[in-house]
Amino acid sequence: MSHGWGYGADNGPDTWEEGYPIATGPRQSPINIVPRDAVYDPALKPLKLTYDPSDAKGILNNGHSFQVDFVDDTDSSTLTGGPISGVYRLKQFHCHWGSSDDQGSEHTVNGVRFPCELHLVHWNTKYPSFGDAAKEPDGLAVVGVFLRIGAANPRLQRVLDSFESIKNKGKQSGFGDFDTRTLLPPSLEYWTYDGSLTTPPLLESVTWIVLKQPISVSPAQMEMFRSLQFCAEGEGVWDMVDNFRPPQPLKGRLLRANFK
Ligand SMILES: NS(=O)(=O)c1c(F)c(F)c(-n2cc(CC3CCCCC3)nn2)c(F)c1F
Ligand SMILES: [Zn+2]
Repeated sequence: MSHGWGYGADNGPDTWEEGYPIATGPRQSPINIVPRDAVYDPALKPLKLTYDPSDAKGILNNGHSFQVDFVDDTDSSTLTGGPISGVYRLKQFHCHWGSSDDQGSEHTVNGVRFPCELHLVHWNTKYPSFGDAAKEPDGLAVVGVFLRIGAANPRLQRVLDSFESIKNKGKQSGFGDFDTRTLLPPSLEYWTYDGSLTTPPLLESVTWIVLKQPISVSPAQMEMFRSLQFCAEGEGVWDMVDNFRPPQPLKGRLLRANFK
């Protein structure tokens, strides 16, 4: 059976180009963010994130990360403003993290890696569905939030507590009534650039919006991320860690900031 893509030695990011030639395309993600190279753009609007807690549906171990899925058949949980035009609906959020606290994020800042990075995935409602939008250059918008080691973050705890029910690939459980806004930092200042999905199919359809201010996570909470498994139940023990793609070449892209 041909092994799918993953983060191991024989199916990790350096092998993805075989199945997904776009891996070496002109607008791949993540990137290393160099703040002094960012252009302040006064035309960039503030981010408007409106999330209805009742839209949270479930939490799934998809074998690459966990993801919390949302009902997205109305405009009740949306992203507007920022660098995008129109209305983008929240589809899911997930994270990428490391085997130790000195790595794990996908984007880096001046080469600094964070232990974890949260991604809130939204799709442009000018297209009929997420799957359709994912194929369009302006189809998706992902808000990235860095997690840095500090005090335990109580807002994360409900997500972390659900991990015991989704330890292995393919496991899912209900995850209702969750206020995603509580995961965001006080400041919504951001960098933005045109990029891609950071996992196969690596589609170049993402407007990236990376928040400057991290949220906190404790070492003990990071250990709970690392309790998840890449493999299905009964298929061995393979800790879900280092599920991040390293930074990709900027290839002349403009990095903008909505702050000086
Ligand atoms: N790290 S990221 O860039 O924020 C990120 C995302 F933005 C994603 F949308 C996905 N994603 C992948 C699919 C399968 C779809 C299957 C149909 C075609 C489109 C992909 N569902 N969501 C994803 F896995 C991911 F990691
Ligand atoms: Zn991601």
